[in-house]
Amino acid sequence: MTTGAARRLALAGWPVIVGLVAVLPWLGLNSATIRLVLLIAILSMVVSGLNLTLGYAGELALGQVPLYAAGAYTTGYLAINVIDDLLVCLLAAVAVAVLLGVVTGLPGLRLGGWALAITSFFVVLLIPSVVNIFGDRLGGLEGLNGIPVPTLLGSELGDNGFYVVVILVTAAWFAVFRNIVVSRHGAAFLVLKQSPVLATAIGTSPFATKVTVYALSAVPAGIAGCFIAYLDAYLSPLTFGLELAIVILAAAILGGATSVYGAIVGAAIMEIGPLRITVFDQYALVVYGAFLIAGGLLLRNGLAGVTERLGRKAAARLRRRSGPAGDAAPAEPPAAVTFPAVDGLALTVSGVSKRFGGNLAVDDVSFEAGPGRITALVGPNGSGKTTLMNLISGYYSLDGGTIRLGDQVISGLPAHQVARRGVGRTFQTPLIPQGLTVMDAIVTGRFARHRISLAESALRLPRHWKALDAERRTGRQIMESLGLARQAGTPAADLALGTRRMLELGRAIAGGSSLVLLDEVASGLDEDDIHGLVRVLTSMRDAGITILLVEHNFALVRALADTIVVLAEGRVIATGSPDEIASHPEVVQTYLGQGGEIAGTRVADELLDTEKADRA
Ligand SMILES: Nc1ncnc2c1ncn2[C@@H]1O[C@H](COP(=O)(O)OP(=O)(O)OP(=O)(O)O)[C@@H](O)[C@H]1O
Repeated sequence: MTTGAARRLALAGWPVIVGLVAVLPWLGLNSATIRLVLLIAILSMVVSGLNLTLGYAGELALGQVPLYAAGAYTTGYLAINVIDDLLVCLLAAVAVAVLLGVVTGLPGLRLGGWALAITSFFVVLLIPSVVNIFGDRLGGLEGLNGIPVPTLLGSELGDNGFYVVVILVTAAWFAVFRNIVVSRHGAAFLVLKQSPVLATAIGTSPFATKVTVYALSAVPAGIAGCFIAYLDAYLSPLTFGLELAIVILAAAILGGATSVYGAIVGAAIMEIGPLRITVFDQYALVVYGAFLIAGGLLLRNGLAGVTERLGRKAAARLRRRSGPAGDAAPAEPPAAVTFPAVDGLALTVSGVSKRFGGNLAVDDVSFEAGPGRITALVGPNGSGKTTLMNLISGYYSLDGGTIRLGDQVISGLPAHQVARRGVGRTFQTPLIPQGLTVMDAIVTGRFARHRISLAESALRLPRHWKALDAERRTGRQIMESLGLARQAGTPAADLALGTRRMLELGRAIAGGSSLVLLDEVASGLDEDDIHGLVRVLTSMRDAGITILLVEHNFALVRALADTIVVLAEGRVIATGSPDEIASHPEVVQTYLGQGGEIAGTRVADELLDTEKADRA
């Protein structure tokens, strides 16, 4: 069975499973088992929120417990004092949890890693104090008693009615959660987890993505809080303590933090496991800690990861049996590469300067890179090439001058806005996100310029399907042109360096970029890879893209570039055609004489001959 078929089967199976679970009370199950199912549903929702922040976005924001408590106390307070309608309390619980999620997540916009983890854990310790401060309304440390049974639209919900609502809402949340993580928004979370620099290069704002993740992860926590308040009819601040935080973390790690259904599996283990251990109360933290360590040490991406790897192995075995050409087949350089025509825009760099402390890294640099041309930026180490690339991409702010793309000034814009205006780029060390296939990683390059809202993806609205269709079509075209078609389903992180560089090129052009910045794109490539690269770059140029190439291999630059700009100590010392630059006395003295003509010369000489023949 292919991965696609397995996915379709899982999709069709989901309503059946939900239907079966929803009718359990009518199948004669005792109330303890029904309560256990409810507790698993509630915990799995809280865990899914942690999976979103930690597993998908890589944010060590561990504050699910306060969000859960916020949902629970909002419901408790409203149901006792204002209105006991489940729908109203549910919406209010989600609203309060989301607000708290964004506010407590704010440190995450500045802090990262363990500082954020410790801060978010600290918020957990505040819960009893906060509840105590509002003691007269929230019941203080003795707890909030007397939460009434819920009503829905004026009628009282019986036990079974409440059970069905919990199961259906949980199922609906997991459907939305799945839709989001398999959509481009989920891919954007994984990209942010890998690198904020890459996130901006594909046109997403790390700030907006983080706020979205904090808000989104609070939704299931708020819902779960509402349900636990009604289920127990009593709330104690001691329930929402460190022990619960560890249970949630252990469930996420054990089930698989980068997984949708892993949250349910992890929650089930954490709810059912303790029932089998009689001395549990005494050793609860030890048991939870053991689960956490076992999950973290023994399982890569938890039980979901184990299942996925087994599934992948079985699928590969089946493919081997049914014929050649698997996903792991090596990339094939295409015989002829063509890209759709692009309206390239001229890049104009005027009087640009950048200072790092006392070091003037870029000093009054001016040059122009025209559409449908390859402009190379060369110079000795430390001459300012990468700094210039970063200034053009918007990663650094300028200390002087302006940068224009076509008629638009792009200097001063944040990096993700520069990407959205049609600037694609590759990196000296390729940035390849974990958890995405080659196809998925390439189409992230479209996010900058073809935008779809979170709601459209979560609810699978028509624009989502249209965008997905266009994404797949463009992705397939690019992969064929780059010789990556047979690797579409391969995890991108498994690729060799040469193929990674091809993938970065594909990502840089996927959105129809007018300007592509290539930072040492040939570095570390063997002769075959360089041949493939030259074919791709010349086709990109022929398609009309403006290409700015930073490269140390001068022979290769000479073969490829239409114009060469030479930098030394941050200043332009020469601009001209490859032949003019190769015989420029100052360039020969400051750069080429120092080993500019280095590795790859033989390949490049061959290329030079072919290129010259082509041009003649
Ligand atoms: N973030 C930074 N902070 C401080 N100094 C920096 C920073 N980035 C670059 N520099 C300095 O700016 C100067 C230009 O560096 P840059 O990396 O742009 O050169 P380069 O031509 O790309 O070199 P290479 O070919 O080795 O990549 C160097 O002196 C470098 O030390």
